[in-house]
Amino acid sequence: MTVPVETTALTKRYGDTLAVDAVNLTVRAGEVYGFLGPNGAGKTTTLRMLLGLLRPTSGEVALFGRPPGDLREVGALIESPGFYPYLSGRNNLSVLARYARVGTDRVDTVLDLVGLSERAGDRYSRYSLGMKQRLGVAAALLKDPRLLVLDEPTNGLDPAGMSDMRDLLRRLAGQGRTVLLSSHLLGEVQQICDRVGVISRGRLVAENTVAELRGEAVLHVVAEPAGRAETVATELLGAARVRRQRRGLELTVEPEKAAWVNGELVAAGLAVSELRYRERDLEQVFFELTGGESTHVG
Ligand SMILES: Nc1ncnc2c1ncn2[C@@H]1O[C@H](COP(=O)(O)OP(=O)(O)OP(=O)(O)O)[C@@H](O)[C@H]1O
Repeated sequence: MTVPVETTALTKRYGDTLAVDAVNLTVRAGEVYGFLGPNGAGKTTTLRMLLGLLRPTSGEVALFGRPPGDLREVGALIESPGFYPYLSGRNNLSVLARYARVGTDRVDTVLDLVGLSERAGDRYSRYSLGMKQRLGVAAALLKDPRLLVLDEPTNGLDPAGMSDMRDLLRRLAGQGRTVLLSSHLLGEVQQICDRVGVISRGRLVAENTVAELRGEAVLHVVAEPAGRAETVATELLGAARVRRQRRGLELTVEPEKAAWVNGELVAAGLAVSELRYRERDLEQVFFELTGGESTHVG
């Protein structure tokens, strides 16, 4: 099966600005892929190159093994499509269906898919932001694409709107579609994405499952005296695996070694008052990967 999205050393330069820097990105069939990064990291520029809306400075793009611009199996929501405010949702989609040479029977199908059937007759201008976004997704679905590319589909939505959008995207992926969405809201997309790619200052700094990105769990230990505890832990595990926290130590060590660590600390004469596992906070990971430049994490 051909890979829905693959880029090789994809690069875009605007004068002195390297907006996208040698990005190798792969989106696999059937997954929801979150393309994450702070504002200005290069997400929109990358997505525009994927769709053939912008010419790369160098590098390659292939969608289902074909060059960009061949969008037979691709639906996209990049900038809000030019919906007419005075037309209903349904009529707006009918206009787009005619442009796209898609049968108008698809209009009701996609309205149903995004949960807008009951409000399809209302004017677009009366729609909430969440409904507008869902109508945008409906437009992207008109051609019944195998790949959906969505730029910040949850941007500006309230919690209920975000939750609706998450359900919708999950449902679409459940139907065998591949979804690539960008976001600067890590907390929002981590719940629905199978994998995420993190972009920072134009560079893809990580591409992984959410679980892998979280990495190893850490063992939080409080033992007295603290200085001696740090020395003993460092002797046991090496300095790279020991971090001094405000309260106690954080040890990067496999869960099955917790009892051993505890035994060694106690044997060294330390009073251990706390010993528990803590998963790394994904927002912290994101913050570290992006050089701490974003305050907009989930
Ligand atoms: N047409 C352009 N001319 C010059 N610089 C540009 C142009 N478009 C984007 N850039 C620059 O390229 C970088 C990446 O921008 P891009 O819009 O791709 O980021 P983004 O991650 O999508 O952020 P946002 O979510 O804010 O849109 C930024 O530094 C931006 O200022």
